[in-house]
Amino acid sequence: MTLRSRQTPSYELLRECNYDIPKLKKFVQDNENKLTIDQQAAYTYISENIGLYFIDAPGGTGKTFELSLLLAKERMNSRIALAVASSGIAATLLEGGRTAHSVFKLPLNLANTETPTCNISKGTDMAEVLKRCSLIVWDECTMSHKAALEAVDKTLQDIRGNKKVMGGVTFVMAGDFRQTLPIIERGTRANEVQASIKSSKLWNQVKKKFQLSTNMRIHLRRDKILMMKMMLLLRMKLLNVFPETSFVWVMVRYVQIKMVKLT
Ligand SMILES: Nc1ncnc2c1ncn2[C@@H]1O[C@H](COP(=O)(O)OP(=O)(O)OP(=O)(O)O)[C@@H](O)[C@H]1O
Repeated sequence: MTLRSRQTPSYELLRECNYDIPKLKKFVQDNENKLTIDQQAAYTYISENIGLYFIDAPGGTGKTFELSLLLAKERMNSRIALAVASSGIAATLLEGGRTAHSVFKLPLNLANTETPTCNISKGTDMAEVLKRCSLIVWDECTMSHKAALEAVDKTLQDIRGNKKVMGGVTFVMAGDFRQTLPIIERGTRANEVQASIKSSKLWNQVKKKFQLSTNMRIHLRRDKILMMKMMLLLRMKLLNVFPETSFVWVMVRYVQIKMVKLT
């Protein structure tokens, strides 16, 4: 997607095309061969096939690493790749990342809007970017309301004039359902599950679901087994950490059974 076809490229287009290509090439070259088997499977398939994908990645399994490589590979070939995330913090971890609400102009009160739509009209600068892009990655997608995803699908189909899912663009959702689901004010757990992207009609249209399972933070450290056990206990809410003493209490069914010294 070159800029030549538009006489005065918009700020939005310039921003998405203004990457340092030699730097991206070096990043891809240096890191492609570091991918784990799980990461490689997702990376190769997604790079070669258009579709809607989900990467199930518990914390530390290299989701940001994988998404960054996918974005860099697309951008180094002068194609437009958009990086969005459900939260501002997650957005800052991806090069050129912005929140999904900001990029797709989503309504704020998604849960109470009957058929939410993105506030992007055809012919606008953002519509031009969405029309030309070839890859969209959405990190922490599991935190977003399914209505957001459905609104984006409708908008992309409309703007790109393509009735395929997500208007025929490669769309990668990444996240972890074991972490925070969409927040529903005064809602129950069931309401949250009902609002999650897994309950969306689009979930059945996900072409492939990938699973990243190697915790890279642990893998890159020496004290693998202890850390792995602790992460599991932490996730199960069976562990308390007291950083000031560097001691942890391991709790089983709310009974303190063991104290472990962190070395
Ligand atoms: N294949 C890999 N080779 C070398 N380092 C890797 C690899 N995958 C991930 N890492 C490194 O492991 C660490 C954790 O990876 P990353 O931040 O991508 O995980 P994450 O799944 O996004 O975690 P979180 O959800 O907690 O943010 C980072 O320092 C990253 O650079």
